[in-house]
Amino acid sequence: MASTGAFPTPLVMRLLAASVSVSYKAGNIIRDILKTGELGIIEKGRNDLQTEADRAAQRCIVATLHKHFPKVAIFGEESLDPAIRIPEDYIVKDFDPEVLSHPCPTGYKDVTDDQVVVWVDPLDGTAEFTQGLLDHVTVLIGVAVNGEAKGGVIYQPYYNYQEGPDATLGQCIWGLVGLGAFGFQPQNPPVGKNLITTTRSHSDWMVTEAVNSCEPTDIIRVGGAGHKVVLLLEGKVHAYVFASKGCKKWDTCAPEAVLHAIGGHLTDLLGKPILYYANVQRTNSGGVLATLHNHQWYVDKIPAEIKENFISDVPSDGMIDKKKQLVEQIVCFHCGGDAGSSVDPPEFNQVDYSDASADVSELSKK
Ligand SMILES: Nc1ncnc2c1ncn2[C@@H]1O[C@H](COP(=O)(O)O)[C@@H](O)[C@H]1OP(=O)(O)O
Ligand SMILES: [Mg+2]
Ligand SMILES: [Mg+2]
Ligand SMILES: [Mg+2]
Repeated sequence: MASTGAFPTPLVMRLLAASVSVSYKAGNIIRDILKTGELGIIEKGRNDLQTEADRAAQRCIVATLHKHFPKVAIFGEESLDPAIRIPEDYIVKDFDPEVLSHPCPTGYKDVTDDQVVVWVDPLDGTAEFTQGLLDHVTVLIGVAVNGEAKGGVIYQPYYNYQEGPDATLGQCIWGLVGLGAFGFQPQNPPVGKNLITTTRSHSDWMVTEAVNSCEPTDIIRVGGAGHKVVLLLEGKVHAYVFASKGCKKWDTCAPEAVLHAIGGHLTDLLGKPILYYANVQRTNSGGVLATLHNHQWYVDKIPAEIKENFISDVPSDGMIDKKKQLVEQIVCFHCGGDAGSSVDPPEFNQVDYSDASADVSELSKK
């Protein structure tokens, strides 16, 4: 693995490099499962599906990152059966050399395991995946540092699929606040229009009302939080407005980091930051608002009657509960179970790594 001369490569850069590499593998797993035609759909709740592709991709990503970074807290969307063995080839040993070729921004050089939380959405846009709207699907791996979304990987497994059966599929976008974003062509949205994207599968009157209050010239209803932020990155829309509590931390962490890395913003509908500490509530109870430019204009356009239905992660006095910052306070399977508390959040997914015997112990050393 590359390192900066006599100094070891900082944790954040290694995490991003491993995340980029494993996102390619997760994309392969998703494509392979779709080809079998056996999606193994489970209904988790109302309008909330899980497929074998979601499950397998999460196993691959979480097992790989845990193997390399055993002391980092990792949260995946799916609750998985711990009895299911993880195939050895799901553990990706590579660290993307392109990521490692970049210098680590000064602010991350001393970041330690306990300051980092990784949020994994193994397959964002599941509803659309089951309906064959494949370009709406992304794999999202977000790296939060001290509760803020800082690094992100957005992998599009079906990028290029319109080009026919011989096309090479997939695009990996990644970014780090303070360094930039890579793997795509940044574009500004068209002048003289106000294109707004929102959900196509989780809509209600408030979602629609919030979009309408932002004076759209066109409304683009597509699936996936990752996909909608990609539309922002590529200049295809001006804003992503979602007046709903349906998105969770794993939906927004990676997209927020990548968008922020090129100067955009992703906040709740009140314009307040979304927090990503280990113990924060999983739901984005403040809704989602993302833009590349003019963020406050959109915040101001959302009517007070809509805003009052949403609750920011940041309390009105601005004081963040310090306990939320402490990764050590959770029982942490990924920390070897030595974290010393009684609460195991339900979303903290335990997986069996016992078959994942690839020797990557050298790589996890600092
Ligand atoms: N009501 C909801 N229930 C479950 N997941 C939701 C809900 N609303 C949004 N999401 C998640 O946020 C993503 C973006 O929302 P939308 O596609 O509706 O714009 C969805 O793809 C889904 O992620 P996932 O597909 O990973 O379960
Ligand atoms: Mg889901
Ligand atoms: Mg999602
Ligand atoms: Mg998902």
